[in-house]
Amino acid sequence: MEATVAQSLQFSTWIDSDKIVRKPCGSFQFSQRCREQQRLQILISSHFQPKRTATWHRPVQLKVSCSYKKLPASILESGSFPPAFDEAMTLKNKSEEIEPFLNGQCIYLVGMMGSGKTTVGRILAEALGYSFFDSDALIEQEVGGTSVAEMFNQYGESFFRDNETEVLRKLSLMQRLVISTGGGAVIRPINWKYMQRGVSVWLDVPLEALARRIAAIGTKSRPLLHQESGDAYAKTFMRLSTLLEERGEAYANASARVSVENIAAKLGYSDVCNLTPAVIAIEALTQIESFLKK
Ligand SMILES: Nc1ncnc2c1ncn2[C@@H]1O[C@H](COP(=O)(O)OP(=O)(O)O)[C@@H](O)[C@H]1O
Ligand SMILES: O=C(O)C1=C[C@@H](OP(=O)(O)O)[C@@H](O)[C@H](O)C1
Repeated sequence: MEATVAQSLQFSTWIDSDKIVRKPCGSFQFSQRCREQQRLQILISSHFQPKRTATWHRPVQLKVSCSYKKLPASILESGSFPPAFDEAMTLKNKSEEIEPFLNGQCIYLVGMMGSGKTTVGRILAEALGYSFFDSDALIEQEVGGTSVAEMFNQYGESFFRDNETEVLRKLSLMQRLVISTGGGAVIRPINWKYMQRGVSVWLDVPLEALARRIAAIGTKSRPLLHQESGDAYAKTFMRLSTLLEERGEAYANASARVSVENIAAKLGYSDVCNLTPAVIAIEALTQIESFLKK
């Protein structure tokens, strides 16, 4: 789902393509990537033809201004932050290190609802010079602008799942994308066949944190969690626990796992809520690197 919180870094805001103010592609030596992204947008538009509306969103170029010298890329591995830890610079260095090994493969973020797939995914995409897509948003486009919640209500979950599989199939034919998948994408084995054409990353977030986040933003856009009344946190927590049980080990099929509990422990935080999305993105890159270098 779409992130609503302002990210701590000056990274992408996805704005309506009609309103976009294009930045010069030369910044950050991304002109080559810019051209690739333009080609990609064209390719993607030809794959995803919405039946009613076409409102593709474009990324704004990553702008990192930093006067620091190159920081060690494995800060999280060492478990300590330098005093003036610059997340943006670390992300930049780490992504530059990893990008050639990715060889254009897409990155699929999987995880429960609210695990930060969209928030972290956008940061990863900007850092790698990839395009970002939210599979739920693509499904909505495929179904002529019907929202996920309306789809569940009007046509049922299996209709939504069929469209989800079709969107993942189309995405699997592409390159240089970071994709935030829906939390339930992991339950169909066929979806793994598509996601395994790229690198999948499981954002593993404890249920308490998920329930807190979702209770704070509301459940309207997440039909599997929606309830009209009652204590939002308690109900969301219960529902999420049931879903997680049903999904069993499905998330563990991912190529790499990012445990926010592990990151918090390494950094000496007692609460995973102290972790910024950028720190989680850095850990995702570290885990992707381990997977690629296996
Ligand atoms: N690291 C984080 N710390 C605190 N809140 C976060 C973090 N990552 C995401 N959020 C918030 O949690 C909510 C769900 O995030 P989102 O990225 O939409 O998750 P998903 O795409 O996995 O459903 C949003 O309100 C988002 O701002
Ligand atoms: O977990 C799930 O089954 C779902 C998660 C949602 O996506 P997010 O994980 O982005 O909220 C969305 O695909 C749909 O409501 C079903």
